[in-house]
Amino acid sequence: MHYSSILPDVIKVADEASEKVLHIYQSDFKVSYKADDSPITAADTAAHDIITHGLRNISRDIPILSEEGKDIPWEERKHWRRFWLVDPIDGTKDFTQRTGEFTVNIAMIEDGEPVMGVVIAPALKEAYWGVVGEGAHRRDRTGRVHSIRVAEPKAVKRVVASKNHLNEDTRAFIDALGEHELVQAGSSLKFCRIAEGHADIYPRLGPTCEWDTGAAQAVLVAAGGKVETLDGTPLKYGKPDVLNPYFIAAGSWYRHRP
Ligand SMILES: Nc1ncnc2c1ncn2[C@@H]1O[C@H](COP(=O)(O)O)[C@@H](OP(=O)(O)O)[C@H]1O
Ligand SMILES: [Mg+2]
Repeated sequence: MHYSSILPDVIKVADEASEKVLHIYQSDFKVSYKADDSPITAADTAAHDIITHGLRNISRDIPILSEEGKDIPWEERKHWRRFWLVDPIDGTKDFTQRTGEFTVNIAMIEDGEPVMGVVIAPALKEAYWGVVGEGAHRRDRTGRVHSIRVAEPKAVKRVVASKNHLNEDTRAFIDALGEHELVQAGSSLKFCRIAEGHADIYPRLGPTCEWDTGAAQAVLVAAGGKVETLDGTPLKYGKPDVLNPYFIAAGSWYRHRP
């Protein structure tokens, strides 16, 4: 499949969802809590509906796995060679805390790897997209689009980490890097900061699900970076359990030393 040819349509779907999300963000929205205690708002479900409708128009027969969709058993998912992976809003906590650092995420997964991804931060008016093997782009708040690439390795590493999930393991990993600077970013924007060369490494020694990482991993890999688990292999998708193992996202300079 030539992903570059459908990318503009996928960006259009993500833009439509972002517009709706921003509208709700600027209103007096209510916050509810899911069974796992994570927050959810009308924006999550509205974005899910827009995205699933839009993606079905692009490709009627490619299945969709979305954080806000119904649970699809492994018995069914194991037959998927290709699927859309969607997080209608990543960083719902950032949304409810009104930090602006939340994103709309759409990825295409093929044979366990993210091959195309679109990440939009509606409140920041920033967008990122990438097709693996064909490069990555950023659209700034003025609408200008330019190509992005990871930075050359630096002596003092710029570490990007989650302010909501900066646990002990992550702190120990960061300390072991030696002299470093901390760059704060919420949601999947952490990968995008590396992809555009504004940060060098994102250690995630804590839980995430496949939909939190797929789109931004595609952007980062398309920009020359990598996302590896602690055994040094690329983070894979379409796993029986949608929970990801711990991972490190970085530029290509990174080599994991267990
Ligand atoms: N215990 C847990 N299990 C699974 N995923 C978790 C988790 N704790 C946090 N996450 C994921 O981490 C994401 C937020 O990460 P960050 O703090 O880096 O912004 C959340 O995304 P959502 O906001 O889409 O629910 C959530 O999916
Ligand atoms: Mg998420």
